[in-house]
Amino acid sequence: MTKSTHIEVNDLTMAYGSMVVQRDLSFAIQRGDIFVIMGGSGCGKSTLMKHLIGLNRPAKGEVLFSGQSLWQVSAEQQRELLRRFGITYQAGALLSSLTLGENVALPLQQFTQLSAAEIDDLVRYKLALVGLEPYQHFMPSEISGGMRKRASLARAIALDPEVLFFDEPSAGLDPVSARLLDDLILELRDSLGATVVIVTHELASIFAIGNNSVFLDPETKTQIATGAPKELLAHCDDAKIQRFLTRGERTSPKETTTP
Ligand SMILES: Nc1ncnc2c1ncn2[C@@H]1O[C@H](COP(=O)(O)OP(=O)(O)OP(=O)(O)O)[C@@H](O)[C@H]1O
Repeated sequence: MTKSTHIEVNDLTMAYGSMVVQRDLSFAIQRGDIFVIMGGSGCGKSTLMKHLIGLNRPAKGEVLFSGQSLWQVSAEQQRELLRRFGITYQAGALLSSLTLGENVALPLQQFTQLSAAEIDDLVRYKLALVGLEPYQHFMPSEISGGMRKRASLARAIALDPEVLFFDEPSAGLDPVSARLLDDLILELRDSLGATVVIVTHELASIFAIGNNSVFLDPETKTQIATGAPKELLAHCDDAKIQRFLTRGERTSPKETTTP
């Protein structure tokens, strides 16, 4: 697949009132990327995610999707752009009074004109993609935390999104379930042809699936690197990046010997 820019962040400043969270952010996310938003606690990762999904308005600068700003289009065009996003939040956020199947059906009922039978087929298909077809009629309280995360993923992909956003997808999962979730994210990226944006602290996930990233620094309040996490580990000589990517073991890239 040839790469083309899907999401572009230009000179973005993010603030709550007069409190600036991050400034001068500029980076590009390519179609098909698994893009990781990295940085220590409180640096503004979730805030950046909120700017990318159009929940927060930039204090300065812009976020462009396929060249369009969510804030410079009509309400109708904005709805159309937002429909192309699939979002899963930390807690999964399934509606507890509905079965898994009903949860996945919701966006299809809200945003499409499909018949009940067509929706039922799609619900079963989406649940099958995340390995949960047998659980269509279970309530969220009747399945495990990992299964709930997969179910919310099935709901996020109900409308075949172009971009999938995840805030801490593996929080609270054991390492094996976290690894399975990483595999699932890769599979879905490939089957949907989607771009994926993830906020995560999990180094294993960052290196296993991330091919592009931005690192936000809470002290200088701006990005200090962008690029493939493995490349940053191998070549970036910023001490904060090395500490973050090695859990504090290194402050400079390791000398590598060429075979
Ligand atoms: N709605 C809000 N109103 C005011 N300040 C906020 C709001 N949300 C976050 N903040 C502040 O903005 C800063 C960045 O918060 P944010 O949640 O984006 O960081 P984070 O990197 O995602 O943190 P963590 O890794 O701990 O989840 C923090 O100082 C936080 O207190």
